[in-house]
Amino acid sequence: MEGEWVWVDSEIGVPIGARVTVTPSGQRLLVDDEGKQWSLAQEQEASLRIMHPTSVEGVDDMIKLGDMTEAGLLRNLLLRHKRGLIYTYTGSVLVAVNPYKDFPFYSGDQVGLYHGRKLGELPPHIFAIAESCYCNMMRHLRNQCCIISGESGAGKTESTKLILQYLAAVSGELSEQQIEQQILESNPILEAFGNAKTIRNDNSSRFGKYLEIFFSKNGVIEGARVEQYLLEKSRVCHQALEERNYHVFYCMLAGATAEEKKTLNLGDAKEYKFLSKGGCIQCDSRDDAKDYQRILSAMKILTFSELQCQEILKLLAAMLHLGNVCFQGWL
Ligand SMILES: Nc1ncnc2c1ncn2[C@@H]1O[C@H](COP(=O)(O)OP(=O)(O)OP(=O)(O)O)[C@@H](O)[C@H]1O
Repeated sequence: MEGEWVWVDSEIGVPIGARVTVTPSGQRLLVDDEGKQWSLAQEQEASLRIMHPTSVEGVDDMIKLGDMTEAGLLRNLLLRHKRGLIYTYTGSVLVAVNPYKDFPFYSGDQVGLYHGRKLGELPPHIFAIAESCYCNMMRHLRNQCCIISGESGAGKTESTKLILQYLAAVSGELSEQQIEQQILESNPILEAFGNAKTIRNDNSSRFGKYLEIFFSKNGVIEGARVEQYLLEKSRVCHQALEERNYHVFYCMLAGATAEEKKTLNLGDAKEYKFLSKGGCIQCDSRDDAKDYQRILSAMKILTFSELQCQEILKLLAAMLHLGNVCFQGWL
């Protein structure tokens, strides 16, 4: 019937949603979710499946879906994403679809909104997951574990930072300590030395990270431990086309003062073989000079001494110089 929603087989291997419309001349058409029009042959009609009302409108928890199929799950995420709703529950699991743009979802007000509320009470949100972990830990006095998984560029690093931001804010309400700030400031340093531009993600983590946060019995953060594993070491001397070495090299060369660079005998990034194998020095979405200042200030907050910072810069410079060493064979 006109206006009815159906599932129609598509070229992508998964059925997609489509709506039945009737033209002024009386011809029946299907308009699919991508806006494509299909004229409806009679033999095709039998293969159409009526869409469950939950899939027509979309649901905030996918266990409520009547059409519990791959197509049903995908269409639900698509519908919500189009409305700017990037988070959806599947029971107690949160599915996040990367919006690739900034949404005003993560302010202090949002932290206040989700604090003390049960999972499912408010619209799906990463803060609700963090709150659920925090609340279960406080109530049962047991360790909690939050697993964030997804393909490269899916948003794992950002989600981890948001969970940390939430826990730091909630803990910060109860204490005067600086530890929360220090935990948050460890990120710019870890990312500088362990993240790089790849063809899939301008800020791809090239290492695995197991982060532990320790709380006191009254819910205040007391410390944290990061265990890193499987850093992609080969990137230091070789990068695939359109990829970069670790951010810190480009940041140092863009942000260090002329005097600092003179002391370390450094020039521009394009002069170093280790930085130019991928044929990509600039990354449009990043500001290397600004990031350099951010790294230095994070190091200060994490109480690196001036001498330690200097030594780190020397090591980085030494790697770049070594990369430019050429060997000549003697016959
Ligand atoms: N919640 C979000 N809001 C806005 N932008 C986001 C969000 N999550 C991710 N992004 C954008 O997507 C980019 C890639 O995300 P992120 O680095 O977190 O992916 P990842 O899953 O950690 O990838 P990799 O496995 O390569 O490290 C981010 O740099 C950011 O621009």
